[in-house]
Amino acid sequence: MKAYEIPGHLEVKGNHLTIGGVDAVSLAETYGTPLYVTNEDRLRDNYRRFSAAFPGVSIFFAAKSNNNLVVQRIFAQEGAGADAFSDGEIYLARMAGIPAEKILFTGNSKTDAELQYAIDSGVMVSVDSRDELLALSKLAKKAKKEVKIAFRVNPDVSADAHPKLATGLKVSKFGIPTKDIVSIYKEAKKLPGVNPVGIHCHIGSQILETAPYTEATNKMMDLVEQISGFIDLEWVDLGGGFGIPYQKGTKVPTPKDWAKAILPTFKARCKKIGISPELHLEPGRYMVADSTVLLMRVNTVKKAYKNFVGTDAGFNTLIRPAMYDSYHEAVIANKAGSPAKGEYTVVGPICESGDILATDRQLPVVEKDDIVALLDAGAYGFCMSSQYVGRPRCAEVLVHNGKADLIRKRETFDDLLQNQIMPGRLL
Ligand SMILES: Cc1ncc(COP(=O)(O)O)c(C=O)c1O
Ligand SMILES: N[C@@H](CCCC[NH3+])C(=O)O
Repeated sequence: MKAYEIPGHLEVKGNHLTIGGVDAVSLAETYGTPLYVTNEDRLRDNYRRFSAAFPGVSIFFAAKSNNNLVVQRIFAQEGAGADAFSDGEIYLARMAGIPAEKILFTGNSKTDAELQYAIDSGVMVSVDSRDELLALSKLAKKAKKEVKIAFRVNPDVSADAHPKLATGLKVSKFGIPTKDIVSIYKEAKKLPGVNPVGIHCHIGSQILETAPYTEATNKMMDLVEQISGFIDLEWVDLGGGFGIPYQKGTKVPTPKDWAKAILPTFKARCKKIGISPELHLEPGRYMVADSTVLLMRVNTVKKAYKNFVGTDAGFNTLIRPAMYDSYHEAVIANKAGSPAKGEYTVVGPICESGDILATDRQLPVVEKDDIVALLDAGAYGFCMSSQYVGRPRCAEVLVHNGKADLIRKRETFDDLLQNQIMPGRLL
C-alpha cells in the first residue's frame, strides 16, 4: 500500500488512482483537466471524526477554505454552522442551507454595507475593532435590530505556522489586543443594537502541535474570567487551524489529541468561574483538504537542467505551492502502482518562474498525456484560483457511491469577457 492510500477513499486499483472507488483517469477523460475531484464520503467522515472528538461542541465550518455550494450543503446536512469572512460568504452559506443563527461573520475590515447585510441576514458578528463596533451599533439601532456579537481577540499565541498563516501574533492584523478587551466589552454593553454574547480567537492555520491551543484556551479563559462578571457569555470560539499531513508520514495530532489539548482546560476554567458557555470551533482545512484531488494532464516532459513535467494546471488553479511553498503529494494517476524511476519537477503553464506545483519528486517514468494527481487539494484550492494568463477556471466533480456529478462547470472564454465593458468610442 502506498503511504498516501486511505482505504475506501484514495486507492490504487489496476495501476490507476481511484477516489471514492472512481477511476481518476476516466474522470479526467470524461470531464477534462484540470479537474478538482471531491469525495463526498470523505467530507462526511472528516466532519464526523472531528465532531465525535468534541462532543457538545458546535462546529462552524470555515467557508473560506472551500466555497463550493455542494460541499457546504453536505456540512449543513451534517449539522455545521459557518464562519463567513465576507458578505459573499454569508450569502453562499445561506444558499447552502446553513441557518443564519449558525453563521458567524468574522471579517477584519468590513464595509458598512457588509455590516448592514449581516444585520439583515440575522447572523452573528465577530467584531475586529472599535470602529467596527461603533458602525455596527449605529446601523443596527437604525434598523431597530439587535445583533449578537463577539470580539475577535488577538491572544498573542505563537503557533509555529507558516508566517503567512499565523494570525494570533502581536504583529498580526487580526483581532483586538488582550489589554483592551475588558474595556471594549464594557463599552459594547452600553451601546444599542449590539449584544455581546461571545468571545472569539483564531491563532493560525496548518498548525501541527497541540500546545498553542492549550495556551490560547488559557489566555481566552483569563479574559472570560474578567468579563463574565458583567457579560452573560453564551459561547467561546477558539477558531480553526487544525493541520493535516500534506507530506505523508508527517506526525499530526488527531482530533482526539486536539480535544485533549482544549476540552479539559476549557471545562476546568468554566467550572472555576461558575459558567457554562458553549464551545465553538471553526475548522476549515481539516474538513476538506484530503477529500479532494486535483487532476491535470501532462503537456510536455522536458529534460533541461532538471526534468520538467509541464501540466495544464498552474498557480492559476492551485496557488498554495507558489504562495506558501506548500507541499502536495504528486501521483501519476495512470501509473499509480508503478515504481519511481526518476526525479521530476511538476510545473504549470503560467509565465512565471514561481509556477511550480511539486519540486524534485521521485515518480514513475512520466510521459506526455499522463494524468498527474495532486493530493489534499480540497482546502484553499479552487476558491483561491484565478483566470490569470487568460485561463478560464476549471471544473469540479463530486464522487459518491461510485458515481460522479459535475458540481461546477468549467469556465469558457465567455467567462473571460464577462463583466468587461468596451466603451462605445473604442468599438
Ligand atoms: C477566523 C477564522 N476561522 C477559521 C479559519 C480556518 O482555518 P483552517 O482552515 O486552518 O482550519 C480561518 C482561516 O485561517 C479564519 O480566518
Ligand atoms: N490560504 C491558506 C490558509 C489561510 C487561512 C485563512 N486565514 C492556505 O492555503 O493554507
